[in-house]
Amino acid sequence: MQSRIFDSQVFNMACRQFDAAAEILDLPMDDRDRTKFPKRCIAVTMPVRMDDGRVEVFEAYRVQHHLSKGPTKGGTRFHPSVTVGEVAALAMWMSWKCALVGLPYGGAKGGVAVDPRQLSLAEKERVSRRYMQELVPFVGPNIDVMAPDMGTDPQTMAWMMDTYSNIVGCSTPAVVTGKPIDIGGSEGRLESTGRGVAYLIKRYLESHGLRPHQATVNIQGFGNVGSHAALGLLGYGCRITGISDISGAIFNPGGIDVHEALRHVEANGTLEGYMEGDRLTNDELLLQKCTVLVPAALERVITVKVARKLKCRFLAEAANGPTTVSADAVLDERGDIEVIPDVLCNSGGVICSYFEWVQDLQSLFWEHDEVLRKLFDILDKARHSVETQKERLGISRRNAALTLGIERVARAKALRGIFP
Ligand SMILES: NC(=O)C1=CN([C@@H]2O[C@H](COP(=O)(O)OP(=O)(O)OC[C@H]3O[C@@H](n4cnc5c(N)ncnc54)[C@H](O)[C@@H]3O)[C@@H](O)[C@H]2O)C=CC1
Ligand SMILES: O=C(O)CCC(=O)C(=O)O
Repeated sequence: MQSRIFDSQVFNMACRQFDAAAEILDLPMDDRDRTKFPKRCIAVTMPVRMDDGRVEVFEAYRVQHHLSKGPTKGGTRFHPSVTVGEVAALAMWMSWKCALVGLPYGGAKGGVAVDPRQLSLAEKERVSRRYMQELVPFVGPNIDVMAPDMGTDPQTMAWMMDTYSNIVGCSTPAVVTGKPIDIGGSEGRLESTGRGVAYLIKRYLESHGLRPHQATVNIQGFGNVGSHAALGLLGYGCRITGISDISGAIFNPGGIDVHEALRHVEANGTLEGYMEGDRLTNDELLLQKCTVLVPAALERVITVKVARKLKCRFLAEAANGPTTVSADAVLDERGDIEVIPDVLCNSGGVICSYFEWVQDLQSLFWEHDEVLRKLFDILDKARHSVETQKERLGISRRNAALTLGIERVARAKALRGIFP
């Protein structure tokens, strides 16, 4: 089957990854399209009253990739480049990620084509509430559970949860995760994606005979994931030599003062004007020598051209889909860079979201230490299964992670059969 709905570079990339994994698995032809293509796609246009009185209409989507292992789960992105194809690719990756780490979910993703930096707080609240209002018939604690992604945060989740709860008539915290702790959020969720990225990097450094304090790290994207990865790695003793955001990059081979940089971003919104080290472009930062390079912003930033020139020992994919399929082939051919693939590397966020959902459903809440201990346990198990699969089949780490996730989804579908 050829999709006419989702056709786009990023969706085609997710499909090519799937096709390669399906070949390795020798997945029966009858199971392939059924496992690959998203089950449902909701596209809406949302009128929103702006502060100046105008009504602006935004396009928004929610794609629910598969329904065979439980409710669907995944973040909601506010970004000007959001398209239905991008959202569908992100939903596919959520499916493989959840299956890889053993969560009882199908994948989903949502997005609004809007630049959140151009919205006032009140406008952002109206966009968030309107988005949830449009999606109420299609989501719920046992149907589809949203979470934050680029451009959204705990406050956005609070507005969405409140909107859903008001419409259905009872407080329903389990309809979204990544909420503030005061209204049913989980300890540890805010930092969980970045902490998980940092933890896996530490484990991979150690398994390659390196100690964290010997490692230098450059991070593209200094939002939720990038900044918490930086703090986690700093805590392990790594030296953060480069950080960047939409305004450009800061590079300091002596080590960046991450806390000071964070204070600057909290006060000013971006790294612009932060006076430390050298200013580089985002592209230049990717090519600086370091032990670990962490893309933590957009998809498809590691292109063939970049892959050929990378000077890192590890590529830790905190972002979803940062490496194109052709760039991946270059990295395979080079063989000198250890890739920690996105579906494993950034899985800490959805693992902690699962903990939040479980706690909300039971109204029984866990301590911070317990959350992190459980998170690291799951990451260790997933890492171990990926390494075993990689060795057993003699394939790349990405294909190892994808085949594990895809096989579990395909098996669930085969077991459930076709209704009617
Ligand atoms: N928030 C979460 O729990 C999870 C997020 N992710 C992925 O991590 C990545 C980052 O997400 P968040 O940190 O949540 O988003 P965020 O909105 O908190 O931060 C995004 C960062 O990327 C920067 N950025 C945006 N456009 C850029 C560009 N063109 N060049 C360089 N930097 C740019 C922004 O300035 C900001 O620093 C995304 O790929 C997301 O899908 C993955 C798993 C979970
Ligand atoms: O926490 C979640 O439910 C989803 C996080 C997410 O969007 C992702 O892993 O890409």
